[in-house]
Amino acid sequence: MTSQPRLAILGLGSMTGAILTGLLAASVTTPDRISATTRSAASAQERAAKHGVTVHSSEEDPDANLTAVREADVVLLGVKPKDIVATAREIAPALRPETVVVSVAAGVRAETIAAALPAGQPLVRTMPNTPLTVGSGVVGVAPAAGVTEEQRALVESLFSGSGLVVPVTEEQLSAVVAAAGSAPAYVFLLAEAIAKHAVQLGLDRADAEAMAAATVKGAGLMLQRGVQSGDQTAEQLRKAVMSPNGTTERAVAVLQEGGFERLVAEAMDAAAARDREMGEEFAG
Ligand SMILES: NC(=O)C1=CN([C@@H]2O[C@H](COP(=O)(O)OP(=O)(O)OC[C@H]3O[C@@H](n4cnc5c(N)ncnc54)[C@H](O)[C@@H]3O)[C@@H](O)[C@H]2O)C=CC1
Ligand SMILES: O=C(O)[C@@H]1CCC=N1
Repeated sequence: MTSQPRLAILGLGSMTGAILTGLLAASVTTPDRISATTRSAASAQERAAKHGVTVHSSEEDPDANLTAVREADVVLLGVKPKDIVATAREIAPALRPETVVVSVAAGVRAETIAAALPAGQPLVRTMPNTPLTVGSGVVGVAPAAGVTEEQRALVESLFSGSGLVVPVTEEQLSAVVAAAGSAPAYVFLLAEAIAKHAVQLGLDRADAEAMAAATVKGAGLMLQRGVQSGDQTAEQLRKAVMSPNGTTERAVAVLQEGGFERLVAEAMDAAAARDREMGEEFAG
């Protein structure tokens, strides 16, 4: 494709809002080439003001989703997993054969979505995460059968200016949910816990929250730099903080003896298992 893509975003919410912010910041396309929808009129108004794009509500205009997809090169399905099939079925009559449908939904399998679309409609499953909004996201991209190289590249180009794009198989998407899609929440939980306890240890709440945020950001930047350059792994960076018989050694020992690694693994297993479970739950 030579010009910037025309994009329909059905269900402009937390995840697709993050994608949209990231792709507009990266100048992948322009606001006038985007048509988006939400369920309620209030959320349509709020999202239009936030992103500077046209947003229609499916409650106010029952044809909003159909209208949004007619001219689109790419349709992002951003509704909840339980609503994906109904939305795919709803838009099917208005899709052009070359329009690429992209799902960001956890769990719902390509074959389930494809069954609701016209036969042969190009379909790509993805698993993004919300840090795309600040240009530091991750997205796993798994094209379904029949997607051309050009269509795959078009979908990847929506994300490549705002994060790490990892081509994966559909089977690997459950691991991507565990390691990336859900993972910002683990980091936010850690920041919450650090800030809460810093208050118990005597800091002001505002200072504690700012300190937790700055530490997560700083550690993240160091880790990314280390991994990208191949110079330092997470383990090496951690060990560089741990002076022998110092404070960090004591803290990390508490985390390790308390089963930190096992807990993270169990949390990731739970996320991946729920992803697979949703695949069954929403299968036709
Ligand atoms: N929130 C996250 O961090 C991530 C979410 N996802 C996936 O993204 C999808 C959306 O999740 P969130 O953004 O968290 O939910 P959300 O609730 O923020 O967004 C869903 C949007 O869909 C709209 N919607 C519902 N029914 C509609 C209809 N019939 N027509 C038009 N719009 C409709 C709602 O108004 C809302 O704006 C899910 O499938 C989820 O699995 C994937 C990766 C990460
Ligand atoms: O919690 C969820 O189901 C979605 C998918 C990954 C992040 N949020």
